[in-house]
Parts: sequence; C-alpha cells; structure tokens
Amino acid sequence: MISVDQALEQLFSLVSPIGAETVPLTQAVGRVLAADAIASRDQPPFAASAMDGYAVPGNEVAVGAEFDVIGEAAAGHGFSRACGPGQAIRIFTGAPVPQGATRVVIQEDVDRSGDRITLTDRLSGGDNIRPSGADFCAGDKLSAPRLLRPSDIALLASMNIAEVSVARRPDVALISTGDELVMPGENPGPDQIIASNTFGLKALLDGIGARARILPIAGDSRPLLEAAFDLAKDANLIVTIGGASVGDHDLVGDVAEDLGMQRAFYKIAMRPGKPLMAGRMGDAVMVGLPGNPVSAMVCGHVFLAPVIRAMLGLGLHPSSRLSARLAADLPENGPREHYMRAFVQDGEIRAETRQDSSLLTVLADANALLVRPVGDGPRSAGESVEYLPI
Ligand SMILES: Nc1nc2c(c(=O)[nH]1)N[C@H]1C(S)=C(S)[C@@H](COP(=O)(O)OP(=O)(O)OC[C@H]3O[C@@H](n4cnc5c(N)ncnc54)[C@H](O)[C@@H]3O)O[C@H]1N2
Ligand code: MOO
Repeated sequence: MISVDQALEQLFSLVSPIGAETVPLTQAVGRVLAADAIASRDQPPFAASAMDGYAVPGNEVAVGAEFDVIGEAAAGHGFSRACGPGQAIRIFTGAPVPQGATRVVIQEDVDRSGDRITLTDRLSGGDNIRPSGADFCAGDKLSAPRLLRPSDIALLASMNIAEVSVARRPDVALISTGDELVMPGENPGPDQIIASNTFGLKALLDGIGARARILPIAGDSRPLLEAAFDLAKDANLIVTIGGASVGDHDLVGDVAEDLGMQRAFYKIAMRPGKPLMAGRMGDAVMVGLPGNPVSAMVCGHVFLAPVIRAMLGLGLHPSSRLSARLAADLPENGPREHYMRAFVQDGEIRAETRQDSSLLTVLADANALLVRPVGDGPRSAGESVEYLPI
C-alpha cells in the first residue's frame, strides 16, 4: 500500500492541461484566469474629485478665504476651462478636477452666498483629489492563473475587459456501480438503496470549477460497466464508485484494465478510502473510488479536488489544512492515515463518536476531517492537530 502523499503525487503525474476558452465577464466568476488580463487605460483616467464641494487653487485655502464660483464639474461632465486665482468650481464626486485647481474643499466647510463662497473655520484637511491612475495604470495586469472572485470581476470590468480567457471546466464522468443502486426519486426494490455518492461528488466538484456528469448506474456486470466507460470516454476525469474491493462482484479494476486503463496504483494507507485505484485511460485520468459513501466523499476532498485544481492550472497542491486544539483525548492511530469526521468550533476540534464509513448523517454533521498521521501516538486534549475543512 502506498501513502496518501505518494498517491496524490502519482495522480498529479497523470494530469495533463485541458486548455482554455473565452467567456463573457458575467460568466467568469469561479473560473480560473488562463491568460494575464491587462488594463488598457488608467483608472481614474483623470484626477478626480473624491467629494462634493468646491475645487480651488490649494495655495489659497485658509479660514475666511473667499472665491468666485465660475462653473460646475459633475461626474461625466467636466468643466472645460481652468480655475484661476480667487476662483472656485462647484464640483461633485467623480468629476474631473479642472486645471488650476489642486484641492477640493467639501461643501460642509463652505458658506455660500450667490456665486461667492467663504471658507469656514471648520476646514478639514486633505486635498480630496484622487490622482489619475490611483487605482491602476494602463499595462497593469491581473496575473494568471487566478481563481476569479467577485472582486476580481469588478476589477476586470473597470479595466474595460469584457471577456476573459479561462481554463476549461474539467469534464468529469461519475459512474456508480452496483446492482443494489437506484437513482434518487426511483422506487428501490427490497434489496436496494439509493445512489448518493455521485450526487455528493458532483456537488463537490462542480463547486470547485468542474463540470461533472452523473452517468446511468452500471450494474455489476462486464457489459454494463463497459457501456458506462464508453459514455465516459471523452471525459478528462473518469470516476467510478464502488466495486473497487476484493469481492466477487468487484469488477471495476479488471474491466477498466481490459479497456486499456494503465494502473498507477491500487490501495492506499488511508482510512477510509483504502481500496482506491487510479490510472490513465486514453487521455483521461481514471480514479476508482471505494463505494462506502463517506469513503467516496473523503476521497473526493483528499484526491479529486486537488486533481481538479491541477487540471485548472492552479498548481499541484494537496487540499489545504488548518490547525485546531483537540477538545478531547484521542487514542493512538494505526497504520493508515485516518481522516476522522469532526466538528471544529472556536479553534477547538472534536472527533465524532461514530466513524463508520457508511454514515452520511455523521459526515453531514461534521465540518472537518481531522487528520491522524500513520502511527500517530495517543493525543491529549489541548494538543494541536491538523484538519481539512469540509
Ligand atoms: N474482505 C474485505 N472486504 C472489504 C474490504 C477489504 O479490505 N476486505 N474493504 C472494505 C472497505 S474499507 C471498503 S471502503 C469497501 C469498498 O468496497 P467497494 O469499493 O467494492 O464498494 P462496494 O462493495 O461496491 O460498496 C460498498 C458499500 O457502499 C455502497 N455504495 C456503493 N456505491 C454507492 C453509491 N454510489 N451510493 C451510495 N452507496 C453506495 C454499497 O451499497 C455498499 O454498501 O469494501 C469493504 N469490504
Ligand atoms: O476504506 Mo473503507 O473506505 O475504510 O470504508
């Protein structure tokens, strides 16, 4: 059995780039920028007023100073002439500051009578002018790769960029295997249960930028599995669920290999998730997940999410971990890296009492996978441990 780290490294070595596409800005949030976005203009493109008030020559500002108001500058409508000595321009936030004016006195600091203003003794400081290019200049860039957040979208729009090049969304084919499974909403027979793993994994992978397809359930027979693999053949990542263990009906590995899958590994020192397999199938990465629902989801967080991020060009990194203090003692760990379902709150983490890998209610209650390294000794309450937020 190989370690979790070795398995992840081997998975990364199977990943190839999946290319880019151009999308309108309105569809770019959550996507990964694939090429640098470069500003073609300065923002603001002119020195702009930061306040509503009066633009004046700054060297004349003093308590009691008087100015003649000779015109107005509003956002979108500048004042075309210059501001001379003893003159003021009525100005509003966002308007270009006229030539000759070097300070905006806010209107609260001014007494106005007709077209004449007097600066009061409330005079506040600052020139209230945003210099041209204060936010960004032509040639400044947002560098790829970058997962685009709402604030990035606002910045790109401000840069006058209407469409961006983003990494294609990895096409993921999700195949549930097993005669016992029916789809949610169907009527299960007496020996049947509902396929849940494909739904949880689709939610997980779509949420980080993939486009996951739930294929029809493949029963436990070669022809049905072959048909499912055929539907999956254009995918970037093919994920099977179940049929990975040693039982007589666990056919996934054999069928995949007969169809050309070059196996990279099978079985890892991990709990849950031991019977994980992976390899290359044509141009796709193939991952065979164990069927137990919690095992499938844990493997989704630990392996599939980093593979998707790698395909998106976000680098080859394990899912990030945080630390918290143990709320209660834990016994020593065995020979497999254990991802315990746990709940973290206010910097303290508590492992759930029941850790069976079939219990989705426990997983739903958890917000963390507490990571126990291989052979980790007993741990006491208060010690720091690592976890994956989920
Ligand atoms: N003799 C041994 N038996 C088992 C071993 C072992 O080492 N020796 N490993 C156990 C471990 S650990 C796991 S995990 C499971 C993995 O088995 P499979 O990957 O072959 O999965 P299945 O047997 O097909 O299913 C296991 C369990 O999960 C349910 N299942 C499967 N697919 C789905 C789905 N899409 N949605 C919801 N539930 C699903 C299935 O009905 C089973 O109850 O093997 C142990 N056995
Ligand atoms: O590895 Mo199994 O995934 O322990 O439940």
